[in-house]
Amino acid sequence: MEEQSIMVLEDAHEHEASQGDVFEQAQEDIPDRASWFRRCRRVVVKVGSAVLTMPRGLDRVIIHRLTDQIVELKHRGHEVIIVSSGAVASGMRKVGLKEKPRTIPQKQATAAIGQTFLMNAWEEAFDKFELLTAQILLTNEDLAHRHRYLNARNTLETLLDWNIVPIVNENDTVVVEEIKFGDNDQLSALIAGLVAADLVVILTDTEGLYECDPRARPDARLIRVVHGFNPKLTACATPEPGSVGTGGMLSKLQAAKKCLASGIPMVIGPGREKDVLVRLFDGEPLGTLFLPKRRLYHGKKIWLANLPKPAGELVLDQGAVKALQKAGKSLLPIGIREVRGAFGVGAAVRCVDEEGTLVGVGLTNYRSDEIDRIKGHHTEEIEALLGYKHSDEVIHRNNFVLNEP
Ligand SMILES: Nc1ncnc2c1ncn2[C@@H]1O[C@H](COP(=O)(O)OP(=O)(O)O)[C@@H](O)[C@H]1O
Ligand SMILES: N[C@@H](CCC(=O)OP(=O)(O)O)C(=O)O
Repeated sequence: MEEQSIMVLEDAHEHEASQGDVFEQAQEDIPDRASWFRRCRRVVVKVGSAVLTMPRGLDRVIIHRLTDQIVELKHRGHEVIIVSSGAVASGMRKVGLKEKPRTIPQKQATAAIGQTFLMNAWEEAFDKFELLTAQILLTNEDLAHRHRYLNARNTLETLLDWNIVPIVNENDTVVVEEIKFGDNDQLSALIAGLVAADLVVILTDTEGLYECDPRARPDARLIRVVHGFNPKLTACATPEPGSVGTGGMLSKLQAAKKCLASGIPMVIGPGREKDVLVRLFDGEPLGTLFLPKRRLYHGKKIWLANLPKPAGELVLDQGAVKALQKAGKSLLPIGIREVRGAFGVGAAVRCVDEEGTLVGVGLTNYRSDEIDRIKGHHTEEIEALLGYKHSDEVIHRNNFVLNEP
């Protein structure tokens, strides 16, 4: 496949996967890759089923090879959290299923069988270096609850402190559509936000992101560097995975969007390439590097930015939208037109404009029925209307994140 050295997707295609359109403008690569990667101290490495499985089941050789490299990175001072897929794929082979299970109970049972083999393989590989591993199984719902989110963070931080390698997977046993991450690409982005990682590396079975699906266009060119997320990028990728994966390249791009919105860089790289991780950290331009335009959020704001299901919605007038978007102000009752849903104090709500476009997400200082009473009023009127006043702001700017389109 032809390879294009350094590219940016400023103006991607209007029509789907039209080759060439995505290569609008060449951009400079980061000047000193080796020292740039050296500065990425905390790294989330996600390994897809496409990398970890072979026709006869789990590929223990690749797990050993990746472990050797992760240990090398640890010796160089990096902290590594692994997000490992492969439970369903390895369970499938164990029970003799030829195709991915279709029903949710079958998928859950298959994952439960495969997960023990998967962990056993990682454990055995790290044991060579007398390093312990720890299994972390999560659902989207776990990270949506602030307390559970903080518990997950405390566990991960403690494991890293103890020099134990956390190995994360989606908790397939209890996962149903509503509480699903979608796939482990999304989970990696959320884990990266959770632990304030410096980099996410997604290892898969292609070189990186091509300008269009290389299965359909074998002459597609590899994109080396992407500066900031451009929604048009998604037309490069299809959601169809390989025979064992989930979500395909599209889910990796959605993960890139999440990472970049939190200010975290991401690489999509070839998991089966010899010494891929070590070579990447040595500065070789492998895969596709996504660079954020700026460092955006920390702590609570990262959690808010990635929240899957806010509790309600506030419709804002134009003045309030402008105050939030342009001036970075807090949300006052005067700018609220409508309250949707029933929620309590401290709930996370979506703020939309009158056309329904998402402006951002924030934590409210008042209950929904209280906001309904004070909406459209001046802050001086709050006390008379409610009989008490918590604060002037319905949402304080410290508890609000703007939507990055
Ligand atoms: N633009 C693209 N560039 C690279 N790969 C693509 C693109 N569009 C679709 N793909 C496909 O995405 C697949 C990887 O996704 P998936 O099977 O979900 O892997 P994993 O198990 O690693 O998550 C590749 O095998 C590739 O054929
Ligand atoms: N939790 C599933 C992985 C789902 C998933 O996202 O797979 P992949 O697209 O291969 O990363 C498993 O362990 O099989």
